[in-house]
Amino acid sequence: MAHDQLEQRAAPVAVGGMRVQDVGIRFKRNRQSRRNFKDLFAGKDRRARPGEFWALHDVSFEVKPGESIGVVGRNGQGKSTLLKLVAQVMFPDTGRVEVNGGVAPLIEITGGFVNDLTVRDNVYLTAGLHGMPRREIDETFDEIIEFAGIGDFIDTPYKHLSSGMKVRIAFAVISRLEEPILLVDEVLAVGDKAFREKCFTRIDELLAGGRTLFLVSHSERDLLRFCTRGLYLDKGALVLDAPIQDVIDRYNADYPS
Ligand SMILES: Nc1ncnc2c1ncn2[C@@H]1O[C@H](COP(=O)(O)OP(=O)(O)OP(=O)(O)O)[C@@H](O)[C@H]1O
Repeated sequence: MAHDQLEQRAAPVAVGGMRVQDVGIRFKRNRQSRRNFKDLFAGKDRRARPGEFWALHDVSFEVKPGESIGVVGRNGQGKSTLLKLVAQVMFPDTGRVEVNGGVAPLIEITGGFVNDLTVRDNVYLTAGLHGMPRREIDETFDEIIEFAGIGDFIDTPYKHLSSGMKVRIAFAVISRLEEPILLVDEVLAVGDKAFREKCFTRIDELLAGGRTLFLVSHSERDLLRFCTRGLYLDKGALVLDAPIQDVIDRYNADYPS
């Protein structure tokens, strides 16, 4: 059957769900190697040009609303890139990513925060961009700051916060958003033990409320605590999509510590 016909037959993606189909993304190894004039007319082909490599290739999976998915793999295998595609801050070179519903992304330490703005302005900006009305931000502002435990730094430029404080305020805001999908990269590893526990309780609450979760982690304990399903990426390929315990077992068998 033709690809177009298959696409027409695919069921619509439910709110909080997604469909990732034959996705590939290609990066340059070396920023110096610019695309040449001929490349501009070459269109999207499936070959990596010299100096380029596929950070993800032929990745396909579907997610139902409310699933909690752990993304597993060694350093540099495409986990963060996959989350960026789901967050739609990056677009694939091949295939397509369909996400139904907003995404609250706690990916990379800045979490989309603007360095030169104060903590207060960042809270208003991020929450506002995700559709939270100003009145609601006013009402939740103190609670967000209290959760982050950074009351003395409200008017400090974000860039002057410590790494741990940046994660605290980013998590406090992102986890208050009403988006159906939550993405959590390894950033939480930066937080201290007490704060991590607070975050984990919040994630439990969000999951109980039916959120869809993607969690990138190297901690078996955290993966088993939150996730039912695992995606194992190796060399940019989705090697296994299975229950989380099976994915962890396979990863440990491939790369014993
Ligand atoms: N914007 C970019 N430009 C060029 N290469 C990139 C870019 N982003 C990521 N890469 C490369 O793509 C590959 C996959 O990176 P990614 O950050 O997705 O890996 P990861 O599995 O999340 O790794 P880690 O566990 O170390 O966080 C790596 O080789 C990385 O260097």
